[in-house]
Amino acid sequence: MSSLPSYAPTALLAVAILILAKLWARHQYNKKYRLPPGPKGVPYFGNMFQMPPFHQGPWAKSMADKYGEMFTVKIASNTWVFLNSSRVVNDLLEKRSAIYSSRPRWPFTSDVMSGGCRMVMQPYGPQWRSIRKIMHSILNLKNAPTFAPFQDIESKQLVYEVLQKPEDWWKSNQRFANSVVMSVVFGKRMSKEDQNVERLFDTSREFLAALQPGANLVDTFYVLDRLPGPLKWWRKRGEEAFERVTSVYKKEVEDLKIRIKEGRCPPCFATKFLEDPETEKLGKTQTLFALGSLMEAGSDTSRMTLSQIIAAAATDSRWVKKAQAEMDGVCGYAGRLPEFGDRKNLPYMSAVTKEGFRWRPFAEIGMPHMLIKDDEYEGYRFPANTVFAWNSWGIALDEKEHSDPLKFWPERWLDAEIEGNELKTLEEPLAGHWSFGAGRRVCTGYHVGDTNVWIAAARLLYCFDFSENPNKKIDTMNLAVGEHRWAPFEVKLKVRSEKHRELIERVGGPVIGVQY
Ligand code: HEM
Repeated sequence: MSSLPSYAPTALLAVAILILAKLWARHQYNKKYRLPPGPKGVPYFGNMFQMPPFHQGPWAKSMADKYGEMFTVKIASNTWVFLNSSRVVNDLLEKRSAIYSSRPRWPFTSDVMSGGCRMVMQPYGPQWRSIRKIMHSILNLKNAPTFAPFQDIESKQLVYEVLQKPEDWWKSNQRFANSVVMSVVFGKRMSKEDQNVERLFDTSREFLAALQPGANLVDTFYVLDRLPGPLKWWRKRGEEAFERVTSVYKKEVEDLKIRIKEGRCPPCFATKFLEDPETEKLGKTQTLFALGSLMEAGSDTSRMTLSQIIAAAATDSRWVKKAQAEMDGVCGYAGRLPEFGDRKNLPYMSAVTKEGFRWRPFAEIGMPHMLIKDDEYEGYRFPANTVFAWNSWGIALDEKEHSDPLKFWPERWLDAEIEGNELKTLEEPLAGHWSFGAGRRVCTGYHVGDTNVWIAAARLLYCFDFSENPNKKIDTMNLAVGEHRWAPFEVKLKVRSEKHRELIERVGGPVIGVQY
C-alpha cells in the first residue's frame, strides 16, 4: 500500500477547517439576514443561467407571478432582490432612497470600459453627486424653455423627413432625438448621415450589451478582478471599448472648439461647461463623459419610446383616431402643427405620451440599485450590498396594477374609473409607472424625455396614419427598439391627406439645413 505524503493530514485538516468556516459563515448569515423566496440556483453560479441574457422582462414577470411582490436570485455571489409591485418600489427605492441609491460594481463595464466616469453606473457618492448636479442644472423643468425651440424645429424636420422617406421613419426618429440634445449641449444640429452619430449609437449598443447581468464574467465574479494584471484577459477588450467611446466624445469637443474659434458656435451648455473653472476639477475623462453621457442617454431613450408609440399606432388605430380628432379640434384639419402651447388643451395626447412610457418599458428590469447598509422591511432583513431591481416590465404588465395591461389604452390616464388614477397625475411624467426609475437615481432627463416624446408623437400622429403589414404583423411583446441599424419592425406611415402634405412641406421644408 502506498503511503500518503507526510503533509496529507495537515492538508486535510486545512480543508476541513475551510469547509467548517464557510458553513459557519453561512449559518451566521442565515441567522442574521432573511431574504424573500426565489428559484433554486446551482452552486457558485446561483441563478445566473436562468436569467435570460437579454429581454429579461417576460422572465422577471413570470417569477413575480410565482413568488409575489419580491423574489431573490443569486447571480454568482451577488444577491439580487426583484421588486414587483409599485407598493414595494415606493417603500424602498423612493422612501428609503438615501440608502437604496448606489450601484453594484462593474469592474469591466464601469471601471475599464467607462474609466469609472459613466454617471449612470457610478456609486452613490461625491463624484456621482457633482455630475448629477450639473446634469440637473441643464435638464430640469425650469430649463424647458431652452429645449422647446430645438424640439420644435427638430420635430418639424422629423415630419418632413417622414413625408419624403416614410420607410426611414426609424432613422428620422434617431436624428430627431439626437439633434435636440446635440443642439442644447453642443450648439449644433445633426444630420441622418453624420458618421459620428452612427459611432455614438454603436458605442451605446456596446455599452448596453455589456451592462446585461452575466454579460462579462468579471462583472459577476469580482474575484477575477484580483488576478495579476497580465492575466486579466478582458482588460484589452475593455480598453479598446473605452478608446472607441472617448474618441466619439472627443470628436464632438474638438469640433466644438473649432466652431468657437471660427465664431460659428452659439452659446450652448458645452461652451459654458468647458469655461467653468469648476470643470477642471473633474478631470479630462470625467469632463468628456459628462458631455458624452448626455448625448448617449438623451438620444437612445426618446427614439425608443417613439418607436413603441408607432408600433402601438400601427396595431390599433382606435386610439390614433381619438388623438387625431382631439388635435383636429384644436389645430383644425391640417390647419397647423400642434405646439407646446396647446398641451393643456390636448389631454388625450398627454395620455398617449404617458401610455407610451408605461406600455412596454424598454429598461425591462430597470437599472440595478444597491443598498449601502443593512435594512429591515416587513420581516425581511437585507444585508448591505444587496442589489435591488425594480421589475419595470412585470409591474407595467401586471393586472393588479393596471386594467387590461397589454392594451395601449391612453384612456386609463383620463378616466378615474379605469384604474383609479387621480387625473392630476396626467401632467406629472413620473406618476403611474416606473419607466424613468425611482428615488434619487431617477432619470435626470425625464422632463426632456417627456417633452421630446410629446411633441414628436403629437406631430407624427397629427400628420400620418399608421398600418402594419398584414403578412408581417408587429409582435409588440418583442419590439427590439434598441436596434439602431435597421427598422425594428415593419410599419407603413401614410400622410393623412393632400392638405397635410402641403402643411408639412410649408412648415418642414424651411427648417431643413438650417444651422445655428
Ligand atoms: C425618453 C425617455 C427616457 C427614459 C424612459 C429614461 C429612463 C431612464 C432610466 C430607467 C434610468 C435609470 C434610473 C434609475 O436607476 O432609477 C435613467 C437614468 C438616466 N437618464 Fe434617462 N430616460 C429617458 C430620457 C433621458 C434623457 C432625454 C436624458 C438626458 C438628456 C436622460 C438622462 C439620464 C441620466 C443622465 C441618467 C443617470 C441618472 C443617475 O444614475 O443618477 N434620460 N433614465
